[in-house]
Amino acid sequence: MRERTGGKGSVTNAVWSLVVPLKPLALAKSRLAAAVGASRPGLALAFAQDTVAGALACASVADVVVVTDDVLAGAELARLGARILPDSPGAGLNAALDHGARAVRAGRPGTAVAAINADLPALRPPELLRVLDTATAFPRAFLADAAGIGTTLLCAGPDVELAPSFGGPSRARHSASGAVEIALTDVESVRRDVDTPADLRTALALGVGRHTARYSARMQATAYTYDSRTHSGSVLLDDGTPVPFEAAAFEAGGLLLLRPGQRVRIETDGEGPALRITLVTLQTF
Ligand SMILES: Nc1nc2c(ncn2[C@@H]2O[C@H](COP(=O)(O)OP(=O)(O)OP(=O)(O)O)[C@@H](O)[C@H]2O)c(=O)[nH]1
Ligand SMILES: C=C(OP(=O)(O)O)C(=O)O
Repeated sequence: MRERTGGKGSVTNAVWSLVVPLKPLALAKSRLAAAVGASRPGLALAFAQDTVAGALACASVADVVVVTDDVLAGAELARLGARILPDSPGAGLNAALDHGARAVRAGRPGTAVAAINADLPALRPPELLRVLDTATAFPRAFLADAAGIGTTLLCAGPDVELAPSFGGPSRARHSASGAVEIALTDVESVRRDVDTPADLRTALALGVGRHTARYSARMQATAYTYDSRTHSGSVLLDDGTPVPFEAAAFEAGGLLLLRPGQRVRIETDGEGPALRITLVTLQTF
């Protein structure tokens, strides 16, 4: 069995297979759409990458299986070391998780399996290790999300059915199904799923993985277009990607008032018609 460090120099045998469900990026993170516009699919991928990278770096994780039909996401997550499984049931989140757990156990009967959402960009391996180590004491166990409404991790010991019931207020359903709620208070990165702009601001404050951090950093640009008739425009990222924005008010060198959760600062070298843009920073969350 592979040995890996679990943070702070501890060494333990990897014992869990993690199953990660991921819907097509074009559909993912719909609750972020108003705030981040065209950036949404890219951020959904960055969240999944940081979640998978964090899980693979955890000492008690033997492997990660991502259940997805998204070709781009599959290729990027396989590059990190995940195994990719097509979402052949095509019957929603819980069916995807059951499919992944069955596939894991078809290859290694009796494996301990844990389901983890693909939207934990601040995931820290030592905190995940503490949660999984706690879960080994119970046949089934789960961790509630930061809001105390949903679930971010559901664990099933060897030969125990995963029986996932994710979606909305899943904390109560998992508890009612007999899974034991893990009560650790110092594992916030494992509870911090990102569904809304407020969730994302909290995750950023916690410290997100390199994929999400790099992605948000790309919002530095030096050019933009703005139509004062429609009060809308686009920030042109350094790679030429246009990120649309709407502006209630526009002052060169000042702060654009934009849709909730989105703002742009235009920095220039002076005033007047000949002003030169020096930096455009788009903060979309
Ligand atoms: N493979 C697969 N994954 C899914 C499916 N539905 C949701 N997921 C994943 O399950 C996790 C929680 O899903 P949701 O919260 O419903 O979707 P989301 O994209 O995270 O966010 P919203 O679109 O804002 O609801 C995320 O990792 C999703 O990508 C599905 O039908 N198949
Ligand atoms: C899928 C879940 O989260 P959400 O629906 O909020 O994304 C859940 O908490 O079970």
